[in-house]
Amino acid sequence: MTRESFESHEHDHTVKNHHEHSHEEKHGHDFHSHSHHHEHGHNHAHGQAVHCGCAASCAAGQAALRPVTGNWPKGQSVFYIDSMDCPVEVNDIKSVLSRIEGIRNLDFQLASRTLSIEADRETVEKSIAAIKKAGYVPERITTGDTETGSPRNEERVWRYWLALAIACVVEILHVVSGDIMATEIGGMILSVVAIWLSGFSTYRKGLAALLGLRLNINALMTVAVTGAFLIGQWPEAAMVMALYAIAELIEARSVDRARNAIRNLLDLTPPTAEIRDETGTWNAVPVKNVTLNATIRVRPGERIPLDGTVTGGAGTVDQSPVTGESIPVDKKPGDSVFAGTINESGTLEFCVTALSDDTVVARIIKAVEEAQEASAPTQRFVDRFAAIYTPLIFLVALCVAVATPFLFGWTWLQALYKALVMLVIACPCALVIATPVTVVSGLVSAARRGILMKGGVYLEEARNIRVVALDKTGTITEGKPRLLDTKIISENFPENDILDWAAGLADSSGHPVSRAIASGLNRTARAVSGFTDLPGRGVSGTIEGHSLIMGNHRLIEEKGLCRPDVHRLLLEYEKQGYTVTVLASGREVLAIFAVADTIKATSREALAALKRKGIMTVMLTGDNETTAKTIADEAGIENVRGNLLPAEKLDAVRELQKQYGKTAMIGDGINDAPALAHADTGIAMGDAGTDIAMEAADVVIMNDDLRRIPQMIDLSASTYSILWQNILIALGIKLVFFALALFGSATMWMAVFADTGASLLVLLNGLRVLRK
Ligand SMILES: Nc1ncnc2c1ncn2[C@@H]1O[C@H](COP(=O)(O)OP(=O)(O)OP(=O)(O)O)[C@@H](O)[C@H]1O
Ligand SMILES: [Zn+2]
Repeated sequence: MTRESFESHEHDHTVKNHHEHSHEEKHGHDFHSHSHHHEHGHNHAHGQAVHCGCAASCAAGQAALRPVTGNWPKGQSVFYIDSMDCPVEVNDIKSVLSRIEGIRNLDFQLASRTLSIEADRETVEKSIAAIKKAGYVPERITTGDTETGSPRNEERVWRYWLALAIACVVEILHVVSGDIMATEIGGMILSVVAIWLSGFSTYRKGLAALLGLRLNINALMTVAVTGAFLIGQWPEAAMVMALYAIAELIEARSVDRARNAIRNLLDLTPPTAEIRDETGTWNAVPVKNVTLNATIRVRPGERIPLDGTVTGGAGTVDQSPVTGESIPVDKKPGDSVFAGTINESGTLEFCVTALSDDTVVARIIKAVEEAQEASAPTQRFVDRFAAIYTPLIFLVALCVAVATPFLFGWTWLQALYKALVMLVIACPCALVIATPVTVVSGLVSAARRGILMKGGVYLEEARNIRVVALDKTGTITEGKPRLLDTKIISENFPENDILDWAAGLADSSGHPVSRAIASGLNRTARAVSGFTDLPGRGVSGTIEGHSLIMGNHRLIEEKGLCRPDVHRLLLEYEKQGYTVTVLASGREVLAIFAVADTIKATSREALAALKRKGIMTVMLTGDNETTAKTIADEAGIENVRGNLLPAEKLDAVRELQKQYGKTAMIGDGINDAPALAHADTGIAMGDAGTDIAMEAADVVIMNDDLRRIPQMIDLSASTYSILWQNILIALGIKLVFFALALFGSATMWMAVFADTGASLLVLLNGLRVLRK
């Protein structure tokens, strides 16, 4: 099958996935709107035609974080395919099925080794036959029963160890008894048993691959083991097969660790919740049965089972499992609590606002799972490399087998043996598995700290960020402005009226500045007619026949209402870092309201850390220049661009990209969304942020702490260096053994050790990122 057809398939798959998830978009924060609009967001490479062999490992690496229990829609036949454990095999099956007409939809879930086919019965039967012909054994399963992997794994374990034991016996027999006919034949038979026990599925898949003229690790191992056996090296053939199988198993486990690391987050939530029934008594109920708006009680030391809003009691909650912040947070009625966090002191009662599949933790997990689908650039490079590497070595091995007897006068047996050793070395395993595992570990490690990335690509690219552009309100500051000063300017109306009108207009708007004024004035608002939002400026409306505007300095300048005395007054406020809002009638300025926001305690530290990394920081804000400058100085930002309309924020990001290179944009508001979408890395605040901003962003920072940005860049750098360490380790080991095989005395099982050893080494190295 061609790449194109494969990729288009993949795309279908993603689009469909999206559809399945679309119901979530209605709920509050949507973390996993895949950024399809992004240039590099569309690589769903878990099916690229890599000839990788790493059984469960690469499969799990790339699809590791897919939900284990699939939510298959009705009308689908779901199959468990035990030996479908690698993207290459998915590709295989896809190409086989692409020749069958009438299949409406295909969906693969590698982690659970399941395939679902949407088609009529006859077509499904035909598909099963085709899959069987390709060397796989599909077993029909009922929906919801997709988690069948583990008991089979147990069975595999003892089979492989038995095979290894037999192989050892054969080896000993061979050494001890030498050329005695009876033990030779006995050894041969035992070898066959060992190979059958450990290599059955490798053989089945390998033969199918060879018949289809495909080269994968199964094919390589099949040829190598069979070849070794035929040239009389059966003890070695048995040993190699058993070692290979066991190494695969260990690899699969290592990969599972990365997968489970994210699943463990979900285990944080207790299985039952204590809810209050109509009579007021508390009962423990399975979390799954809890309904929205139920009241739950959590005692000190207990974990919070669901998301909710505190209705009674008070306490401190350790939110580190969800947001990564290490300092416990005080909770009082009205505050929100998250599933998976720990109530440290005081009994809390809260009203459930999200069910178990929809809590913030559940959505973090889904986000990481989805991030898996977009593979990182290094992954793509490795995949392409592996696709050349394997056939190349295969060719070299072939040349060695055929040409060296003539060139160097080796015996045929010698040449053949060396060629077979090379086949084992041709396995790109270590190379192919290391990358996804490292990236997953990085994503999980980030998620644990409250940094949600929508794809491995953002993790890899963060280290290249040269400029960080930040929005002011809600990003650098708390985003909770308060009305600090009110000045009546006009004497043509009673003060009471002016304040009521201001309250009326402010009350009708959702903008933080307006809200601060409304709550600061605290008056019964008068009815507004013809209310209009003036984006980037303010609002307008009519109250009691007076047509009024309320907004920033720019607005009254534009309307020609600014007077020298007002202008001076405004400047004074602006210099102090206040955001000033002016209420005006069609003819004159009526009053001035000064609102101020506090800088987040963590912002200065974060900005200083960015500066130390040599990263330029720029504030992009809709607020006026003078106010912005004052706040920027206080926070430690070098460059400021104020008075920006939303479209101008986007232009500013474009300019920065052109001038300085990779640019990250951090924001929370609707007006930041275009810039977030266009930045190389768009970062949204997850707590105060609007849904639109989170949707446009590539990364969501859960607790709005800017220190996560330098941390993310560090994590990116260390992930990247581990990625390349792994590539060099894997290639280095291969190179050494290749040379040894050709000119020295590397035996086949040394080659297997080298290969699987390299795989394990890079896996463990990749898992190190988890601990970062
Ligand atoms: N509804 C409104 N009520 C009062 N003032 C408003 C309103 N909308 C906009 N403004 C004024 O226009 C300015 C720019 O608004 P905009 O929403 O573009 O940016 P912002 O949210 O204040 O700042 P930032 O870009 O840092 O988030 C605000 O600082 C405020 O003074
Ligand atoms: Zn002015």
